[in-house]
Amino acid sequence: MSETGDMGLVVVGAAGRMGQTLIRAIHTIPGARVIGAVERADSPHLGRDAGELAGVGRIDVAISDDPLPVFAKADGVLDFTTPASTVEFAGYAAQARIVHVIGTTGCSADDNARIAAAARHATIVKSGNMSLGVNLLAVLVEQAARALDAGDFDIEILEMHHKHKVDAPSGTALLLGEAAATGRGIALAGNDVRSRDGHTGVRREGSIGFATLRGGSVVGDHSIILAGTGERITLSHHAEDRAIFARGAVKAALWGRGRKPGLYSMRDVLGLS
Ligand SMILES: NC(=O)C1=CN([C@@H]2O[C@H](COP(=O)(O)OP(=O)(O)OC[C@H]3O[C@@H](n4cnc5c(N)ncnc54)[C@H](OP(=O)(O)O)[C@@H]3O)[C@@H](O)[C@H]2O)C=CC1
Ligand SMILES: O=C(O)C1=N[C@H](C(=O)O)C[C@H](O)C1
Repeated sequence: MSETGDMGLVVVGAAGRMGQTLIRAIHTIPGARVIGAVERADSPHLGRDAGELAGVGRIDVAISDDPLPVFAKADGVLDFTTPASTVEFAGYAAQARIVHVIGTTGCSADDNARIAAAARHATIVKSGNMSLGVNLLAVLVEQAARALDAGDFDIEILEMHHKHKVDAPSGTALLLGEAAATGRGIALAGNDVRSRDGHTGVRREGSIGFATLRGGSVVGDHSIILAGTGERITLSHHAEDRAIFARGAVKAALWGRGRKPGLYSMRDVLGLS
């Protein structure tokens, strides 16, 4: 805990796009404070002040490559890094029995199993999208999928992100796919169509299709298309600024403080479950 009673937060991946956005967000949110910043051992940013790097001025937190001592004095960790590092950080958060907010996407089933195991001791909030808008959209998608029969409406999910993104479909697209599958009363696994190429045959009734676009600086666009015969419904979200994810992540950390260990979602945090 920080000396002020504020929630002391560590930002891992502090020099990344989300890492810097998180440091700027924490700077403006009452009740939270950056007390640690972590980057990889070979990062050119080690030793730099995390606030100066993020553009908010000196905060007297030097970027370190050693998570253990930093986690030991923290109340929570904000993690938008890579699946392998997130699994490692989940183990450290469990040892320290603190809150771990995970925004990292592209985790495998094995990664998710390890994160779930860590949630026996850490309070973990994990979501493919931390924004209020997308989590509300997921509720609407679930309702629409439930209301519209698979025989009448086909569900397709289209996403576009910046050219630096490394995983596909996006975590958000998968979250929305899960919501659609829940609405339809089916599992997403086995009913998802991740790509199409060549002679695909006709569309399988009840499947949920994904299409991925990458380019430029797009922060994150998602559309869910419910396509019927003679009509089409499109539900969309457009992220204009990464600050929406960062504010959601800080909200999740504050919500998790003092809560019993477990694996929670942003829907839990936002009361949308
Ligand atoms: N859930 C949500 O709301 C959102 C999720 N995301 C997800 O967050 C993740 C990060 O995105 P983004 O910020 O754009 O990516 P960046 O590549 O800009 O940032 C990731 C940062 O983590 C660092 N890093 C990698 N491994 C480690 C490690 N072991 N220890 C410490 N730091 C490490 C990277 O360092 P280096 O560059 O040296 O490898 C980099 O600085 C992605 O999975 C993305 O999909 C993004 C936005 C919103
Ligand atoms: O990599 C990103 O940038 C984003 N990743 C998340 C995702 O995979 O859905 C959230 C957001 O769309 C931005």
